[in-house]
Amino acid sequence: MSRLCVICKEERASVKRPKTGEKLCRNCFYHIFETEVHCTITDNKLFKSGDRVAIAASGGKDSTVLAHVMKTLNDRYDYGLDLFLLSVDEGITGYRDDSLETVKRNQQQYNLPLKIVSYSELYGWTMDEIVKEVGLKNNCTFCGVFRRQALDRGAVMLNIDHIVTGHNADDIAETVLMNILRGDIARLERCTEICTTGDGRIRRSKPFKYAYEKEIVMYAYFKKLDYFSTECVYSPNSYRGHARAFLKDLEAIRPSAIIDIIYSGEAFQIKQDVKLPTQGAESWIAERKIHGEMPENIATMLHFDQLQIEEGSRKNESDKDKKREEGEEKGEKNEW
Ligand SMILES: Nc1ncnc2c1ncn2[C@@H]1O[C@H](COP(=O)(O)OP(=O)(O)OP(=O)(O)O)[C@@H](O)[C@H]1O
Repeated sequence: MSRLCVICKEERASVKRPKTGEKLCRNCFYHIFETEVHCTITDNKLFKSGDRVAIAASGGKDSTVLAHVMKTLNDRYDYGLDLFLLSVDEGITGYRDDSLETVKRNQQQYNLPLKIVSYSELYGWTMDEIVKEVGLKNNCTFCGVFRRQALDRGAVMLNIDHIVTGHNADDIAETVLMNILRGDIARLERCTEICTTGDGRIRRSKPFKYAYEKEIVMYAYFKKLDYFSTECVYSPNSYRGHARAFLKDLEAIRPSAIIDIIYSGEAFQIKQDVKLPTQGAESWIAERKIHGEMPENIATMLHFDQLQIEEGSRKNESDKDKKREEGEEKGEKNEW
């Protein structure tokens, strides 16, 4: 006789939960997955009713599931959020052009407004052109800095309060491991934070901080979500690849290793007398210029961009302060 789901004890169990090994029916798996994300959101008070929230949508599995789950929870628990899809077109032929087609279909499927910002429109460059100019060395890091700023720029255009990304528990545990292996104390301290306020003061958070990648894939697969699953055509970050392989080995032996590494990362405290390297995009740009890895015009653009984001965001902040005061007068203070 087949085994029953350990939660409802009625349906036949058809899923073994990667995080806990529990045998569940599909509906209970969906429900527990969504409820854990809901608890992450409410325990950390990520949102307030009325927030304009942009889901950073790449068309990949994580952000597609994130869009689906954010919409589901917003409706189910009446968070009162205005949801948007925000995508960055890095200009990578054969990769991003295809994944953006998926995001456009998601826009229809989830009925959410979509904004696409592109490197070519914001910077006058595409990643294809940058790789031609500076090669494949460090191109992922370049792209990451550009993308972060592009998301901030798009968020300013939409008057967004909060950006959510699809970073999951595996991504965070990997980052903790990488920072330990590199002795990168400054990043180690920050990398487990669920919510940060970027240079432009727009909040940025990771509702999937405790969601396992395997469960995200399972959720997408069983729900038949429409997502794009090809790797970037430019070389992946190989050091992260080693940390990922190590983490997968640990997970195979003991699935709780992923959450345990995150907990360890959260518990680190940096001693007062530890010297931290200078942080932020500007020092990163300055370093690259010294080493001749970044053409002067790209560095200048990034710097200008930073200033514009701060300026745009300051304007948004003062508009929002006004709205917040009005809202508070009306008693609208729900926090999620
Ligand atoms: N081009 C993009 N436009 C908008 N958001 C992006 C883009 N690329 C990445 N992101 C955001 O950053 C998160 C982490 O990106 P990463 O490149 O590590 O991809 P990933 O782990 O494969 O995620 P996904 O499966 O969503 O692509 C994504 O989940 C998404 O929220």
